[in-house]
Amino acid sequence: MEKILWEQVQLVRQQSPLVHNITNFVVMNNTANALLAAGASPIMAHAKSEIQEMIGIAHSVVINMGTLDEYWSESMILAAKTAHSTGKPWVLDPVGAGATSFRDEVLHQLLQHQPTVIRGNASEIIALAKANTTATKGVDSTAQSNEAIDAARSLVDQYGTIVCISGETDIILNSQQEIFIKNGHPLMTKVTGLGCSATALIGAFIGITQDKAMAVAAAMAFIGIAGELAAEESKGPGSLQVNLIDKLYTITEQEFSNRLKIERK
Ligand SMILES: Nc1ncnc2c1ncn2[C@@H]1O[C@H](COP(=O)(O)OP(=O)(O)OP(=O)(O)O)[C@@H](O)[C@H]1O
Ligand SMILES: Cc1ncsc1CCO
Ligand SMILES: [Mg+2]
Repeated sequence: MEKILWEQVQLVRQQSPLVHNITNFVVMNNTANALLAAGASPIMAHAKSEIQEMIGIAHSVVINMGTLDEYWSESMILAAKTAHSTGKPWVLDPVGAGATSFRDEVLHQLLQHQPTVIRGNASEIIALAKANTTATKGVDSTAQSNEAIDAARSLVDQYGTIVCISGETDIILNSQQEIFIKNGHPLMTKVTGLGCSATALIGAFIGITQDKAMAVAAAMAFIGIAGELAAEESKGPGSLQVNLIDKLYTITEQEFSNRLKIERK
């Protein structure tokens, strides 16, 4: 599997997919930089008037509801609808799912347009599957990724989507398989928006790969390994944020295959 995953890292570098992001104010800069470092081409565009044309030229769409508002929620729903109806892959980051009823209502509408992939932390995936089973502590997880597997499976069954639960172990599920990736570093939770960067990278990988589950695995292994390598050279969260972007840019096949910790069931 190592080879297949690394091939996708190379494909992103070679093909530079255009990724249309409707994302939050906090991470807009970091996620654009993560996409550029990976070799992809980001565009952040939120206006309802340009959604359809933009999706027309993009390889994929990222919808991240981190700093949701009334206008953006309409842009997101229009983008989800356009992506689904024109066959463009799209990934949903349900930031803060379960925190408020507004967020849950918008999520409910987004799910009707069948995201290709949903990537969230365990609390968000649990909240998304069943409102109010768990307290989402703002945008950070209060649960472990394995506690969200049943919730993820219900989303897979209901919407035909791939679900990625991120955390110490990243778990990727579809109807046929479960993939576990044990890369990453605990310091990554002290930099805002690394989950959002993971989602943006998923956007790049699903934009150029037919096997979407492998694309998600490649994206998660890529950021996990880059994070691990970066953490070893960082004094704290500030330098980690910068070093991680450098590692996404410089990572080699050898570093990737030496570090990869993956299991498939
Ligand atoms: N405890 C941990 N140990 C090792 N790696 C981790 C740990 N927690 C997170 N990571 C790494 O960080 C990545 C981002 O996942 P995380 O679950 O923290 O996202 P998130 O909560 O959505 O973050 P944000 O909302 O700030 O973007 C994971 O894919 C994993 O590589
Ligand atoms: C801290 C924060 N608040 C809304 S979005 C965001 C970034 C992590 O998703
Ligand atoms: Mg998140």
